[in-house]
Amino acid sequence: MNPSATEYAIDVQKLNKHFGDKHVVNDVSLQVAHGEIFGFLGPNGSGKTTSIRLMCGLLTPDSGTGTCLGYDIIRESAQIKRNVGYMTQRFSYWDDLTIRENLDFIARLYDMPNRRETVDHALESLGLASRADQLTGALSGGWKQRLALAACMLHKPKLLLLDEPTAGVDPTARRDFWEELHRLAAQGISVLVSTHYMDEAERCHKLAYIAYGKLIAQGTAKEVIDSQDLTTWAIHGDRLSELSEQLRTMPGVDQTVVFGSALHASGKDHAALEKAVQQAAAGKDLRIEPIDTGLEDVFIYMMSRSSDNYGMPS
Ligand SMILES: Nc1ncnc2c1ncn2[C@@H]1O[C@H](COP(=O)(O)OP(=O)(O)OP(=O)(O)O)[C@@H](O)[C@H]1O
Repeated sequence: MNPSATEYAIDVQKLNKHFGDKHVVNDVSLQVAHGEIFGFLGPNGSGKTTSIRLMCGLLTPDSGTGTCLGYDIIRESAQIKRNVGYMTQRFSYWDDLTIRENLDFIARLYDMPNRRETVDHALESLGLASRADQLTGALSGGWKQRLALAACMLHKPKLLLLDEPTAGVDPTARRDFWEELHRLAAQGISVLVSTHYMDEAERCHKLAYIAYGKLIAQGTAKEVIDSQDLTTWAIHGDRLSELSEQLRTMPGVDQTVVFGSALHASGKDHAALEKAVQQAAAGKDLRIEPIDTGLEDVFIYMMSRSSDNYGMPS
């Protein structure tokens, strides 16, 4: 199939994967448009890595269909592997080679023509040129992750699959990394990225939330927030954890979470929630205000409502 003729960079329907009796990926369908940054979120062990591996042909689904860059995920996995950039969770380059040597090695693996120019260009475009001769083992987490991105971009893929690329990386390096992702997306490169960071989720064009193998919500951040139809109140003052305990027992309060100096109380029954918050705050030195429900409120809500179906017959 001609990849440029397809509407989506990734288009998969009803993917399923079991490991033993664990239903690790459960009827997952999703589409990633060209030039889109698509965030993949969910608790540890929810099936993000497995889904990514199914989409790029590294694992075969038990059932389901789909294409990645226009190639069939079951029959054309070799073409997919050649055309996507996949950054795994673990940094997998050689510590005792320099940055240039690591990139040169990858270029050899892909049997690339003009290796020297390709590596020079990668070093330049990701700001690695000044460190080209530094040993990889001596690099900070942020620089290692930049090298990993350069390596998976070397063969000029049209799609990047990034599995928690910024885990353990400091905020400045994470910001730089995301600026780079947006530059790539502006050039038409699609990105599917898994993350546990809320600020990163907010930088994605679209999101999907997966728990226990099931996609619970997907869309823009606003669509994901709206899908849960939660109202949220913020409560400021002292002894918030005590108040949180009290609120949780009251009708209309589906969730309480402390965020820094504020307690967020959320619920689906808007009137009952307001009544509960006002009752709980009455006569106390507290400030209460309705606020926009945030992505984090919604993710915590979805996670607490999703049930563990692993090990259950399906
Ligand atoms: N090869 C395998 N054999 C057996 N079980 C596996 C295998 N790979 C993954 N699993 C199990 O499948 C489930 C989903 O794992 P997966 O790595 O896809 O989740 P994840 O969402 O990427 O997690 P994390 O956020 O921790 O990286 C987990 O319970 C994991 O232990």
